[in-house]
Order: sequence, then C-alpha cells, then structure tokens
Amino acid sequence: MTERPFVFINSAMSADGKISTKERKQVRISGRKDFDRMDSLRASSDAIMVGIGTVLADDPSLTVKSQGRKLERKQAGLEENPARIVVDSKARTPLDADILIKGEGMRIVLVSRSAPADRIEKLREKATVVCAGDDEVDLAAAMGKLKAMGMKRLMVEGGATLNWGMLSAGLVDEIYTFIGNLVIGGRTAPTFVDGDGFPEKEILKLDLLGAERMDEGILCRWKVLPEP
Ligand SMILES: NC(=O)c1ccc[n+]([C@@H]2O[C@H](COP(=O)([O-])OP(=O)(O)OC[C@H]3O[C@@H](n4cnc5c(N)ncnc54)[C@H](O)[C@@H]3O)[C@@H](O)[C@H]2O)c1
Ligand SMILES: Nc1nc(=O)c(N)c(NC[C@H](O)[C@H](O)[C@H](O)COP(=O)(O)O)[nH]1
Repeated sequence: MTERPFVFINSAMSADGKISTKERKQVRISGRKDFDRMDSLRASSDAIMVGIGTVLADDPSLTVKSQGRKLERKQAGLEENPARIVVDSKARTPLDADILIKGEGMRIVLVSRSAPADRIEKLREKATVVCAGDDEVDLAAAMGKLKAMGMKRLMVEGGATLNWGMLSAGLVDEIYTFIGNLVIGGRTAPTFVDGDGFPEKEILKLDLLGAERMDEGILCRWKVLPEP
C-alpha cells in the first residue's frame, strides 16, 4: 500500500443526511460550537481538502478563524493556515476563488492529465499544481504525493462526491459527522456520501468512537474499519 497521511472527513448533515439543498445551496447546519470544533480540527491539520464541486458551490476559504489558534500555529513555526487543497481533475478552480486569494499558506490544486495546459499554467501563478491520474484525479496516488510533500494529517471537508471517492478507495481513517436539527429533503440533494454506492457485500463498516450532544444536534466520531 502507498504511504499516505492520516485522513479524516468532517461533515455536517441534516437529520435526513443531506449536506446542502437540491440546488446545492449551502445551509447552516452547524451551530457555533460545531463551527468552533471544526476550526480546531482545521488548525490541527497539515492540510484541508475539498472537491471542486464545493469550491464552485460554496467558495469556501478554508482558513483557520480563531486568532488564538492562528497564533499557536505561528508559535509552532507553522503558517497561519494549513495547506488548502482542491481536487480538480480539469483545473476548473476560478482564479478568484477564496481558497486561492484569502489568508496565507500553501495552496495545492490536484489535477489529472486531462486538465487543459492553459488552465494549469494560470493556476500555477497562485497554487502548486500536482497531477495524478488520467481522466480524473487518482486519489490514492495523490495521497502518496501529499505524504511525500510532508503532509501527515489531512482533513477532508467534502463534498458528497469527494467523500465517496475517498471512502470507496479505502483512504479514510476517521469520520466526524455532525447531525443538525433540520430536515432538508429532496432526492437530488447531496448527502454525506453520494457516488455510485457500495455493492452490498462491500458496504463499509464503522466503529463508533464517541457521540455527544452539541449545539442543537449530535456529533459522532467514527473509525473506518478495514475490509474483512
Ligand atoms: N455540510 C457540509 O459539511 C458540506 C461540506 C462540503 C460541501 N458541502 C456541499 O456539497 C456540495 C458539493 O458536493 P459535490 O458532490 O457536488 O462536489 P465535491 O466537492 O465532492 O467535488 C466533486 C468533484 O471533485 C472532482 N473529482 C476529481 N477526482 C475525483 C475523484 N477521484 N473522486 C471524487 N471526485 C473527484 C470531480 O470533478 C467531482 O465532480 C455543495 O452543495 C456543498 O454545499 C457540504
Ligand atoms: N461544518 C459545516 N457546517 C455547516 O453547517 C455547513 N454548511 C458546512 N458547509 C461546508 C462548506 O464547504 C463551508 O462553505 C465551509 O465550511 C466554509 O468554510 P470557510 O468559512 O469559508 O472557511 N460545513
């Protein structure tokens, strides 16, 4: 097996498992405490990764928000923000995306060999471009490259398709799911994990490491069990 970072997913979903509306519009699911917990996870990571779908839908900055945590990182000789990574097969990340323009720290765009050369060239002015895979990003190969770049702890912040890509490739160690007190509904609204789904015999099993009431919802921490 290729060496890779310790990988965990953090996701916030409604009581019916949706992570945004059917229009892919962001909904505030987490409360203040959960956002603060997420910020602490960000600050403790070497890198934070999202899919291009999330960049195009939400335009997140993925920066550490707490001044105290930013200071602690500085004092430890780190940059204020962990490296921010977009999984972007065709190099579609807008050059004015918040992830590329807000806050200090390294930016990495993971592309595939099918990405147009002119887009790669433009992105190179703002980010480190790493290529893995032919048509879409080969996530396992990408993880090996990130480890070689010194990334030991990687936080994945969605969305639904990237979560599937990482879980189905066996690249995730732990999952944090925050389940909020709302029902979004809609058969096409993104869920925590979309993609093709596992065949019945390969359904992924988890071990519940912890559960606690948080804000108006519940936070669960799961360990992904190896395939039997
Ligand atoms: N509530 C939450 O915690 C949360 C967090 C993040 C995103 N979201 C929501 O998720 C939605 C976006 O999710 P999405 O599924 O459309 O996009 P996504 O962010 O999961 O990005 C998926 C894209 O990544 C690219 N990709 C490249 N290689 C891949 C691979 N090997 N496997 C998987 N993807 C690969 C593909 O272009 C793919 O379409 C938005 O509506 C956003 O609001 C919610
Ligand atoms: N944990 C979480 N709870 C939510 O209620 C919610 N809507 C998201 N959505 C994830 C999404 O991608 C967000 O846009 C980024 O979490 C924003 O990150 P920034 O503030 O820009 O750093 N995530």
